[in-house]
Amino acid sequence: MSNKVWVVIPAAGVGSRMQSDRPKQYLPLGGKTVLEHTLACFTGHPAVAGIVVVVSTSDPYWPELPVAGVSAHLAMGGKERADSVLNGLDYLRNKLRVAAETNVLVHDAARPCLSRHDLNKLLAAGAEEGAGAILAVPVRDTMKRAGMASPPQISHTENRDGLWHALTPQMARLGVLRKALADALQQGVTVTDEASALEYAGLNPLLVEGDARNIKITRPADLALAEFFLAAQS
Ligand SMILES: Nc1ccn([C@@H]2O[C@H](COP(=O)(O)OP(=O)(O)OP(=O)(O)O)[C@@H](O)[C@H]2O)c(=O)n1
Ligand SMILES: C[C@](O)(CO)[C@H](O)COP(=O)(O)O
Repeated sequence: MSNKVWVVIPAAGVGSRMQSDRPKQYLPLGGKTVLEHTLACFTGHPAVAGIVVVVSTSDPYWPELPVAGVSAHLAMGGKERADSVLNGLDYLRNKLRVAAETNVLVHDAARPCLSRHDLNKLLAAGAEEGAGAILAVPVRDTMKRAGMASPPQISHTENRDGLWHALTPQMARLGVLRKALADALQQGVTVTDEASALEYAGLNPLLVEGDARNIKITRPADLALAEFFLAAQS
């Protein structure tokens, strides 16, 4: 069986926090779209068997991209990110007949600044890890818990020892992740990343320290930051 991994790129969000005229994955960045930069993180990598991009059923932008139909398979998104990811995993298993033991990486379309170094670091650490593995960054700021008042006021300071920011890619065996995600969603568990579902299944994925510049483009100011980080990579 091939040791190559499959990549699922959830790209079906509307990007409401970006307050832009189109979903943030299709905003211009360094001469192409955010999504094209994200795909380029994986295209041509020797350890990558293939890519599934998960887009909204009403996405008019994907067919206009030069990479459409060239670099990736297409699956349809769902209401929440977790639903889109599960649709991508189902596509791998049911349409492409990818073996359940195959490792998959799930990476946000909105994270175009993933470095080849961090991708290789995650692949190496997670290859044989049955519980999965994620890129993450230790928290550096003091963390405050807000009270219920408005405007918000500090309730107390959270102990930041052992606190990490979860990034993506997040890596796990296709069969393990697909079942964990399906079970968690069926039970109404809040799943904001793949590791949440794996934890619900009783697993403790590896934390692989990554680069804080692997930001998720979420708010308007993030685009210029991503442009700066990408320029520094080239
Ligand atoms: N139903 C959804 C929601 C999100 N995503 C994807 O999941 C990634 C991370 O989600 P987020 O940053 O929250 O994107 P949006 O949901 O688009 O942003 P917002 O919450 O501001 O609307 C993005 O690449 C987004 O396209 C998805 O595939 N399907
Ligand atoms: C998956 C993720 O990027 C890890 O930090 C994050 O949970 C996505 O959250 P969002 O609210 O869907 O952007």
